Amino acid sequence: MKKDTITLRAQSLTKSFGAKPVLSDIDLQLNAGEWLGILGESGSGKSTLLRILGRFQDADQGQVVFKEQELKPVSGELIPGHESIKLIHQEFELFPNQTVEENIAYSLRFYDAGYRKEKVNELLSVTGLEYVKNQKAKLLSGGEKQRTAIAKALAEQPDVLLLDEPFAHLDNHNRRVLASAIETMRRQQKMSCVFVTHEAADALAWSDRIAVLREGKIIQIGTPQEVYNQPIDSYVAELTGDINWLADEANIKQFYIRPEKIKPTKRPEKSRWQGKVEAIRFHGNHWEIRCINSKKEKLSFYRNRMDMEVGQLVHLTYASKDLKRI
Ligand SMILES: Nc1ncnc2c1ncn2[C@@H]1O[C@H](COP(=O)(O)OP(=O)(O)OP(=O)(O)O)[C@@H](O)[C@H]1O
Repeated sequence: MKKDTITLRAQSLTKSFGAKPVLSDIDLQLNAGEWLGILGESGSGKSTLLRILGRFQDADQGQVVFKEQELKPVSGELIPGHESIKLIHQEFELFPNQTVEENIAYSLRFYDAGYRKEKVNELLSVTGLEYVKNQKAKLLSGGEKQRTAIAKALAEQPDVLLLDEPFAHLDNHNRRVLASAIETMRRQQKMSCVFVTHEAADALAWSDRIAVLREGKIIQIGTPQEVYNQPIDSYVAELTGDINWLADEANIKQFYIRPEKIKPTKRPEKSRWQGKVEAIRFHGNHWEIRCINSKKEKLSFYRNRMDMEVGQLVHLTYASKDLKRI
């Protein structure tokens, strides 16, 4: 990879709060136009990492390099942050007594009035906020605040957008509105983004690459397909989707397999696992069939049509390559 395509780089970042280590030896690079998802459980250090990248907090050790320039420590500075790196906090930081429109327009205050109006209208439209454009920020719902904060940040056309749980307050409809707004901006502005989430589905859908953070350490980085299909361990496998645990005959070796890799067969001689259907759950676009065998081992698989019933005997099969050993 060419060196000049790297926008933001973190080298050996380490951070503790008191005696508690929160980030250990973090190395990351963000390429121009890339979307990097940081996936981790609550308390794994995601927000702390984002605050260090956004120059709101200093690491104890290590550097953050933006376009080949090392960022200076933020401590002692009057105004934290960086003009080309925009962090959207979970608290949003809007002007509470200004309207949505005024909040967005503030980011464009150095542009002429015509361009400002045009851009504000475009952002109100793509983020679906026209209906509340005259409402004061303090009166907005959590989801509206979140979308206003993102519109405000997008107006500044940062090189790097840092998003802390971007979809956290949103229902499905607004999640789609915001997703398509960001997608449009992403195409137009070739902006890079680091976003943190504990939702595997968001990380898988939105990232060019995912970094998995566990207890302050990055344990795997790869494309969504790599992280999902070749997780480095069972922790990453469980964090990124559903898995079933299986044991060998002697109950010594443990294996896991994704539910979508398991299929029922009508030919018992092909069966690798048999049991009874214990429960059926509807998930909208598929049914989850939960089974149990005589050893009380449980296994789930998916069906895209409802053709099973509770209590039914099922023969299941799967390819050996899909069985992962820990
Ligand atoms: N200023 C602080 N002082 C002391 N401890 C802190 C501070 N900020 C964060 N921590 C601790 O550091 C750890 C990591 O916090 P952080 O907010 O980075 O995690 P997170 O992965 O973003 O969690 P969540 O998904 O719940 O927001 C937590 O245990 C938290 O309590």
